[in-house]
Amino acid sequence: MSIDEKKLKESIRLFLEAIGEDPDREGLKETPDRIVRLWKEFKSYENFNMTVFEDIGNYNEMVVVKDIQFYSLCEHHLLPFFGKAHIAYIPDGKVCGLSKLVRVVNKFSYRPQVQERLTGQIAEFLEKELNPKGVAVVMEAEHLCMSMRGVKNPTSYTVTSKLTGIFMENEKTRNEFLNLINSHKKY
Ligand SMILES: Nc1nc2c(ncn2[C@@H]2O[C@H](COP(=O)(O)OP(=O)(O)OP(=O)(O)O)[C@@H](O)[C@H]2O)c(=O)[nH]1
Repeated sequence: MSIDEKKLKESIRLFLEAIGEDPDREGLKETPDRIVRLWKEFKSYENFNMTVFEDIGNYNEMVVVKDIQFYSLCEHHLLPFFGKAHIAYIPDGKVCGLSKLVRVVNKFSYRPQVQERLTGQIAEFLEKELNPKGVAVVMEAEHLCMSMRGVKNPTSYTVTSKLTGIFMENEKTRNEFLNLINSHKKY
C-alpha cells in the first residue's frame, strides 16, 4: 500500500497539537511534509530486483555478508531499533547479488517491526528467492524504547537468529557461520 499523504499530514498535525505543540510555529510547520517524505523513502525500500546469478562455477560453500547496518522501528513505541545483521546461505546452484542481501534487510526493516519477526522475514524471503541449502540470519540491535525511556538501559542489546536447512541440521556448518560472524577481522 502506498502512503496516504493527506491522512498522514493531518495525523501529524493532530499529534503535534495533542502533545501541546503549535503545528503552525516556524520549526514545525513543515514537519508533516517532512514526515511524508520520510515515509515515502521508507516505503521505497520495499521493492527492488533480486538479481541472481547461476554461473558460479562449482561454488557450493557458504556465502556470508556480515555487519550489515540496519535501522528499524519498534512497532510498540515507533522508536528506532538499530544494529547489525549477519546473513549467510549455502547456495544450491544460484547466488544473489551481494548488495541484494542488504536490500532484503532494508525491505523488511523500514516499517513498524519487532526484531524477531524481522529476522524471520529476511530468512524466509531468501529461502523463497534462492532455494539454498540453508539460510542463517543473526541480528543484534539496541532498542531506543529500552534506552531512552522505560527501563533506560542503553548497554543491553538484543540478539535474534533464524536458521534454516543445513544450518539447523549440521552443527559443523552452524559453528562455521558463528565463527565467521564472531571474528573481528575485516579482510
Ligand atoms: N554474488 C556476488 N555478487 C556480486 C559480486 N560482486 C558484485 N556483486 C553484486 O552484483 C549485483 C549486480 O546486481 P544488479 O541488480 O545487476 O546491479 P545494480 O542495480 O547496480 O545493483 P545494486 O548494487 O543493488 O544497486 C549487485 O548486487 C552486486 O552487489 C560477487 O563477487 N558475488
